[in-house]
Amino acid sequence: MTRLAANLSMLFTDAPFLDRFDRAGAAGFEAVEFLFPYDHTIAEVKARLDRNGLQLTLINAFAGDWAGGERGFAARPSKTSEFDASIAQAIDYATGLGCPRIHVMSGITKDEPDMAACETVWIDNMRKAADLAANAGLDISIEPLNSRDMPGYFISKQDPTLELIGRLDRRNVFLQFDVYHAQIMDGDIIRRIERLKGAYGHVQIAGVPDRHEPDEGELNYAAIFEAFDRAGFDGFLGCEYNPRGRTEDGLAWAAPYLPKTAG
Ligand SMILES: O=C(O)[C@@H](O)C(=O)CO
Ligand SMILES: [Mg+2]
Repeated sequence: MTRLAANLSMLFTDAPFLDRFDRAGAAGFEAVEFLFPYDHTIAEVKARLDRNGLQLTLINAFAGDWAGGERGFAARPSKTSEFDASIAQAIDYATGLGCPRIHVMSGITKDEPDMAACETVWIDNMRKAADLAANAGLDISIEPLNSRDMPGYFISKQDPTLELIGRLDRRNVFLQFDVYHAQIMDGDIIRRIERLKGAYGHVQIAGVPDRHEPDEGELNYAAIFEAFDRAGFDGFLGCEYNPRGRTEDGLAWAAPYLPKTAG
């Protein structure tokens, strides 16, 4: 069954962050995800989840100076103390907010002098994060990002990312299958959904190539939703797109999948 989560870092962004929870609840969502809740206390965020009856499916660990171009620390040898602090903080938030998984970003490595050192530190850092998360009953999510939007990011394709995840040898680490990034870098989406069954723990969606609502662009999302169903994926699909206009005005495609609005 297709279930949707609103990504509050991209949807309802005409409202302040905390008010986006109310907008998502009113629009019929039963779940949300977002990148960085850290400007707000756990209690503030929890109150908004609770008053709207929303589940939280995903947060990101702090990824550094976003406006300055930072995109995480895991593969950056000079940033291990920032990495450790970001994981401790993310585990506190995920635990306090009832969120089952944390997306840990790898970082921009194009200017790093030694790629072998990046890979080694990525493995060490991710194992450490996975073990801390496992002690808290949480999963770690790892997402390849397309190199058009995110040039120089450490991981951009699905299969090499899965190979790295395999080397971690940790049972609580999963691929974050963002269909938008995967279509740009890898393609063959339906077969990939079938083949990677069990390897992805979280899914995100958007139209391709413009990252607007899934009702436009080169992908047939009705068929993709069926493929995730057939593959037995029972998690939420994170709606991580830039709305063409006001978020609510572009939600007609989602209405059949939103239990609070579906007839
Ligand atoms: O796809 C994305 O952009 C996000 O899921 C993310 O976490 C980092 O940008
Ligand atoms: Mg994504």
